[in-house]
Amino acid sequence: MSGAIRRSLAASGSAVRLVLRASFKASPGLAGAVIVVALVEAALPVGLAWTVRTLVDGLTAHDTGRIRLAAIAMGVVGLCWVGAQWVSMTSQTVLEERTDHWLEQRLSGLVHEMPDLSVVESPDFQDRVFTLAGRPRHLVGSITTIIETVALAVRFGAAAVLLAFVAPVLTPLPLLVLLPVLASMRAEREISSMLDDISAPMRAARMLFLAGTEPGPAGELRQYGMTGAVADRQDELLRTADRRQRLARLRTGRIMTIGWTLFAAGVLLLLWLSRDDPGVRSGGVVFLLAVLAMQLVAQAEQAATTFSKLSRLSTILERFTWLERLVEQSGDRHSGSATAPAGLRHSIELRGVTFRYTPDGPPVLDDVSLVLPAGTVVALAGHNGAGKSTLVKLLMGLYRPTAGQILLDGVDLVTLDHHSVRERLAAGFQDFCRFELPAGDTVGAGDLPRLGDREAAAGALTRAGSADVIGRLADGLETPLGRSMPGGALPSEGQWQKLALGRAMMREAPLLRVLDEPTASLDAESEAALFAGCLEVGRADAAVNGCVTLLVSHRFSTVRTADLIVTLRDGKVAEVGTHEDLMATGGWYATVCTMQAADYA
Ligand SMILES: Nc1ncnc2c1ncn2[C@@H]1O[C@H](COP(=O)(O)OP(=O)(O)OP(=O)(O)O)[C@@H](O)[C@H]1O
Repeated sequence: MSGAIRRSLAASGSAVRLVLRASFKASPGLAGAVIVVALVEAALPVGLAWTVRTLVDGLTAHDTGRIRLAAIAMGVVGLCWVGAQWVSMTSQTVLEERTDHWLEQRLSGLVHEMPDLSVVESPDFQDRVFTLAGRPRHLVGSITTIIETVALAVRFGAAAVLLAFVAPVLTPLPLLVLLPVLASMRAEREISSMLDDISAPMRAARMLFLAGTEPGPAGELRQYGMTGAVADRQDELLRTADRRQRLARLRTGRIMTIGWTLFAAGVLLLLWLSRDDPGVRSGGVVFLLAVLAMQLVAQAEQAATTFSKLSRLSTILERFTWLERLVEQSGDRHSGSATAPAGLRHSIELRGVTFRYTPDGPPVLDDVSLVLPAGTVVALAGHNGAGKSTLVKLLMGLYRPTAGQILLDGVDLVTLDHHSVRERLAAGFQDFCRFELPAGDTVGAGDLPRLGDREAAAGALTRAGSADVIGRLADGLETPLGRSMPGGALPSEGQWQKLALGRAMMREAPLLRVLDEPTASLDAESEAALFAGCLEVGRADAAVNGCVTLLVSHRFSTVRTADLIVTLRDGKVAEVGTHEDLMATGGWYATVCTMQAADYA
């Protein structure tokens, strides 16, 4: 057996295990019942062949006893057949639906459980999840496929035993079915490698389609007259995918033709070899062979289809297993068992932290050592691409350092349970999320146990200097937001940002509150209110538990009010000190600060 076929069979084996696990998790009773009924159903064709033989032999020998026995057996087989079909049809459909649901939920659960954001952001991960998304639908019928496979094996085994008794020379006949089956498995491997091949162009085409339909990019594409070019590129990508698909289908067609030709040749050869076998002379045996031969051809076709479905299933499930393993490994790497402390006494420290997005990529942060003292407001500045947002995400535990450590009061972040750490952090991200929910929930999501607490949401917006946003919504905090909500209001960019800032203020006295470029979409008045609010909250929280407030900003009128200013340059710490310290050294900070002050003057 070739290595490829062996791998195919091994993959099918793990697919069977995973589907059985999914089916039994989804509905143990139904899964058990479906399997038992399917096995009974599988044995029935052989029972039928035997009753036909008994009937014909009874008729030839004028043996009333045998004819009566055959008639009763035929009635029993028929009844069992109808009963088994009815039970399997109704219960299989319900089981398939439940299994499908279980797998869909598992898939989204796995993607959301992945703690390492740098993995989720990687194109390889996105390509693989893209080929998986929506595929659980393809798994509908997966349990049926497996049952059919087992049933076929039972049928072929029983047919071989029967033939061994009545016409030994024909015993290998059922084995010939392996030829189209192996061909179909080979063909399926072609299809699955083609699916891998087309996932990148298909994902790119999908992104171009979305770019043309989503409000922001759609406007820009029209403005620059790029819609034609985008449509052409999308067309080119789809054609590439289509070409690869057609070539793969041609190859699979060729493989299947070879499999079926060999099968037909094998059947003819065996029949020719059995022409003088005394075992095939009785009328009953000729009928039995005719029934078996008809069943064999039908079942060979079914077996080829079933095994090709099984191979397809194994490709999809192999990705599930890959994702499960990745999440498990990433979870292990990310999470210790100790609970995060409620407060900080000394500092949050980065010690020799280096970070690369990909193992062979350049370091985005290079040997960064930095102490953020407990109870301070720290400002982080630097030119575009210096690594500020990356550093923020490392501090939030969303990425893991490639080298070095992040310490909370001297305790390495990796030794702490990441769920407990996240519960003690608050953040307003640069690429904030527009949660399309009632406005109160959009803010309340910043502290899930208080999601529906409107008083807390209103307080958080006030602390963020953003209370005015609610006055502009028809139903205040109850106003549904976004296109996906019926009658949803459409907040402006700045209003969305204010809601996100309110979210960042929901948790009281976290260990670290990060505000990454929180004013990009705000007007000057709102910006001033926000910073005043942030400083007040930062200092109040600092007094409670030593919370560190980290503010990333390009606006130095605000940065200057921080207790400590850090500037980054090309992934390294360039300057650290108070506004006065940095102005005195006359470095990059002093230059930009003076320039901005002159612009405002
Ligand atoms: N998910 C990612 N995968 C690969 N590279 C990334 C990713 N995110 C950021 N980078 C790269 O890391 C570098 C630092 O990016 P980062 O967003 O941290 O900079 P920044 O200082 O926050 O910039 P800005 O002021 O423009 O927001 C950039 O060169 C960027 O291209």
